Amino acid sequence: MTAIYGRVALIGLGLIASSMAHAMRRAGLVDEIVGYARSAETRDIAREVGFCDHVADSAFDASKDADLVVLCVPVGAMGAVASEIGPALKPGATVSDVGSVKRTVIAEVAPHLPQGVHFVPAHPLAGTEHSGPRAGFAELFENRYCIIVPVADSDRDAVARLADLWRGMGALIDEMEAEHHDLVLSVTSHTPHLIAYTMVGVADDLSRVTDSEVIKYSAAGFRDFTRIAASDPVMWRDVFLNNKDATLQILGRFTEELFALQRAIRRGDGDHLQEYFTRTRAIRRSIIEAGQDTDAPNFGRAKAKGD
Ligand SMILES: NC(=O)C1=CN([C@@H]2O[C@H](COP(=O)(O)OP(=O)(O)OC[C@H]3O[C@@H](n4cnc5c(N)ncnc54)[C@H](O)[C@@H]3O)[C@@H](O)[C@H]2O)C=CC1
Ligand SMILES: O=C(O)C(=O)Cc1ccc(O)cc1
Repeated sequence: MTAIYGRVALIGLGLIASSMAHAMRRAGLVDEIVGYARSAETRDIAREVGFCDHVADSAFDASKDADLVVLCVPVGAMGAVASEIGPALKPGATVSDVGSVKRTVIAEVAPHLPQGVHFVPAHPLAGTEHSGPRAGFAELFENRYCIIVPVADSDRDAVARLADLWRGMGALIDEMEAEHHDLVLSVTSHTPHLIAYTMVGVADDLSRVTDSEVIKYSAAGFRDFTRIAASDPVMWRDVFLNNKDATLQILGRFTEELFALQRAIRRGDGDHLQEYFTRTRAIRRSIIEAGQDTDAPNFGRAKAKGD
């Protein structure tokens, strides 16, 4: 296969960047990978693990002569990184990102990119609770959506080329507008993370009452919450600070529903509870039927057939 890009620069060398590097290399999608991370320790680990051809000592140096630069830092750091790499970018280069929020990232990155550089924001809907340069693996994006969020003047060839790169890493591609993306992701990812953080916080708060029984007897539901609540604190702080409107909107709806369930429990309204849980079970089933359950053995097949 001929490479889709010559030199690719990855700025921020954590879970997503290292997974991209492993996946791009495995499929021969690019000629050369240059990396940069802010901390010297992370750069040393990246050199040791060896997923980049070269680890630079500044974001500016990493981005010089790159055909594609992908910003893989926490959402709150995207603007500062863009201002540093802007002057290094060559005409015709593409800048993309993998941030979990799109509206503020676009607003903060776009002003720093010179004329003639293409900006194609993207968001792979794949991750784990692990972070850092040792956490990456080539299969992370397989059969997972990558949402491309073109800006008003995104060059269509640049969009198509970036989509080809993500397809090469195994991802399914969709396009969305930034505002819509942020609302959808608030429902499917951001607010659920906040709820998991809260539930684990409640358990911690009660730990003096329950002693260590929460850990000892933790059942599957609580374990799922603890996995999610182990996700990187800086990344998730930035997600909520940057997707404020959608998060507050969805939290408002969540609180209303929770109060309704609370009232049903207080009143002994079993019908309400049963109807509610029947409706939510149907949602789970429709996710599995659509081939979007990554735990299911047939994950991704329904979609792949339609491609
Ligand atoms: N972890 C996940 O499940 C997913 C994360 N994302 C997004 O991908 C981005 C990266 O996330 P992860 O790889 O999980 O994070 P991570 O914590 O594993 O890695 C972040 C990297 O960025 C570096 N960094 C932080 N600030 C920096 C700065 N100012 N300049 C240069 N490097 C800096 C850190 O040293 C680290 O190497 C975030 O924007 C996140 O919202 C997107 C999809 C899934
Ligand atoms: O691990 C999980 O449960 C996830 O939800 C992964 C994830 C985290 C953040 C994203 O922006 C996209 C995907």
